[in-house]
Amino acid sequence: MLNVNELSYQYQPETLSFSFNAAPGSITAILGPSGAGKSTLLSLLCGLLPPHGGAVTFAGEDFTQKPSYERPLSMLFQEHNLFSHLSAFDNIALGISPKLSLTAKDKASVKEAAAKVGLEGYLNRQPGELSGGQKQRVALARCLVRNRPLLLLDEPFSALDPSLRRDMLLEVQQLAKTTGTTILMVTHHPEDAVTIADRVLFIDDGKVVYHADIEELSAPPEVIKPYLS
Ligand SMILES: Nc1ncnc2c1ncn2[C@@H]1O[C@H](COP(=O)(O)OP(=O)(O)OP(=O)(O)O)[C@@H](O)[C@H]1O
Repeated sequence: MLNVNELSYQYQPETLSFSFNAAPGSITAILGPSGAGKSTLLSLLCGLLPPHGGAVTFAGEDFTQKPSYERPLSMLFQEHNLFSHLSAFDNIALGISPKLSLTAKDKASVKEAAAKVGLEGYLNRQPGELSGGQKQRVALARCLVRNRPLLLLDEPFSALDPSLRRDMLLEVQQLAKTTGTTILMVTHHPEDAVTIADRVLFIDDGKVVYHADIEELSAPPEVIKPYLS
């Protein structure tokens, strides 16, 4: 279980503070207007911003003060996920070994992850030789090989065409189902939430305003209607 308890950050004069839970293997879509605090929440969880208060635990372990690399998670951003001087293969392999010292088994894992995201034929290319969608698939493959129990996604597929976006979402769903990875996904598209999420977290004005089962989106309560239009 991921437990986020009054995890807070202050941008003068605003204070943002978040509390919610996410069950193991669940997918939570995070929705909310621009400036609501969605990216700040993910930055606090992955250790890019130091919280001013509160706590976050995963499977009972508190990682509020841990450095990013010791947290039980992977993070996929909207862009700038790759090193431009490294091949797609090496960019994926960094998820296993930051020094790129790989065993034969590690190399096989890289190829397996690349195959899952449909990139077998592109492993020798550098990011500059890949399309936006292919770059995001490389970044997702790196998350797959890292094999961490928590995956944070910050609108990673927004720039992809609808059919590719759906394929990537289904790959993420498969990951949650087969490995029990707990997934939080920021998105501006309620339909992405409906495609794969179990729960929806609505954020506005620096706090959680509603936490619902995905089924509730088919007959949304008044409080969340403004966020769905
Ligand atoms: N570096 C910063 N300095 C001051 N205020 C900031 C900074 N970064 C974000 N904010 C403010 O914090 C609030 C939350 O921003 P955040 O980027 O988390 O929102 P968001 O929900 O991810 O927005 P979007 O959907 O537009 O990406 C906003 O009011 C924003 O102006």
